[in-house]
Amino acid sequence: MPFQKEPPHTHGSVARNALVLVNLGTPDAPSRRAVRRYLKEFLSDPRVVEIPRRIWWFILHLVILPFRSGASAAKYEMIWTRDGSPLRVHTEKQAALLQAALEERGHDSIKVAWAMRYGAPGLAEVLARLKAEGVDRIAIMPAYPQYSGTTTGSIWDAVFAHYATVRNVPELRLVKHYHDHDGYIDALRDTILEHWEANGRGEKLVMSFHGVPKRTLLLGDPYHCECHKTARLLADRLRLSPNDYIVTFQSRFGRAEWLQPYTAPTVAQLARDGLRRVDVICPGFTSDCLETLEEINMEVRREFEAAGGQDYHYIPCLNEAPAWIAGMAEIAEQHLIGWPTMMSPSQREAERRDAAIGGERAEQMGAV
Ligand SMILES: C=CC1=C(C)c2cc3[nH]c(cc4nc(cc5[nH]c(cc1n2)c(C)c5CCC(=O)O)C(CCC(=O)O)=C4C)c(C)c3C=C
Ligand SMILES: [Fe+2]
Ligand SMILES: [Fe+2]
Repeated sequence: MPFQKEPPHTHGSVARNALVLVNLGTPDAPSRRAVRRYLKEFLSDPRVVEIPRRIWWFILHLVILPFRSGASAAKYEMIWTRDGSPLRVHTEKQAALLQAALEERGHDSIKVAWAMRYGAPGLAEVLARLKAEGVDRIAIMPAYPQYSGTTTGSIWDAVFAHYATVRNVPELRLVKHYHDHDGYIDALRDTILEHWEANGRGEKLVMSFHGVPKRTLLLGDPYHCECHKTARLLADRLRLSPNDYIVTFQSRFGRAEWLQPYTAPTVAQLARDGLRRVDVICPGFTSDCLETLEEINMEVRREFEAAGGQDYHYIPCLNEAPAWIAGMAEIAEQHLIGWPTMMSPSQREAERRDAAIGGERAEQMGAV
């Protein structure tokens, strides 16, 4: 198999470690065409839809893409910002803030990049760019706190597929999950407490996670368990009793059964049971996106109100909350242990000398 051309052996850059924050991806524009392109890539991933490929190809191309692209584009239009898709805007900001937080903690030779599993900037493009910059140790940190084969597993597939085309593969570390990490749970707790301080507190806290087909749980996907562990730890940290909160699953896709209870009917039932106010948070999403801003903050709100509910509070995702940036830095630090991410001035000087000598030597030997 032909491998990609290796970049010149420069030894040049000081930042030879990188951490790549990877999120799901989002369309380039809230247009039918861009959404179709994005959904096609996303829903063609066999990790995401586990239906025999030939059968799925017909359903995807003859039913889903023609009918869903326009409807989804209209939803994206409602949440689109001047800077683009919220998911992309938050991911980019988080990466910049994480870079600053790591530098503040003394990690001056770690470069923080960001990439998307589907759409742009793609993982392959970002990993190739880092290689060209001389990075030879890479930690991959998904934006998903809970592991699922459908999300984190798929990121690993893309990373391995990319490096299958590379001759000189960098050292790799994979952050599998952080559903129970204090930095994450405490950031969620702070967000909720701040919301309650400013707005008072609802009768029930709904913790809504993105769903997956129930079949994946039966086949061994730990996602359901990890969502419940996050919820239990968060409830403990907030001193909630079991009656004060409920875990639900949203964004069901297709006709098969997904993880239950489903968010929308559960919230509507709470209203019918006489609850006047609910607070809803989506702890599995670290950035606000279509699934939180449109589905939870608009659609589910409408259902709650239609069922007689009075007061619906959506609590935003962690986004750029300082406690979350600090939490991410802690998670990153724990995965970077053993890598030389801090340099003394003399090490920095030695690195520069080595780079200069190495560059000359590579030129003499005609290295590409
Ligand atoms: C088809 C099956 C799907 C599975 C399984 C799935 C798992 C899953 N997804 C997220 C996070 C996000 N999903 C988002 C959007 C989205 N998800 C699906 C389908 C599945 N997700 C679709 C078809 C869409 C597109 C939107 C639509 O047309 O309705 C998003 C938002 C993206 C954005 O641009 O804002 C996120 C984030 C997780 C965490 C997960 C499993 C654990
Ligand atoms: Fe999804
Ligand atoms: Fe949705």
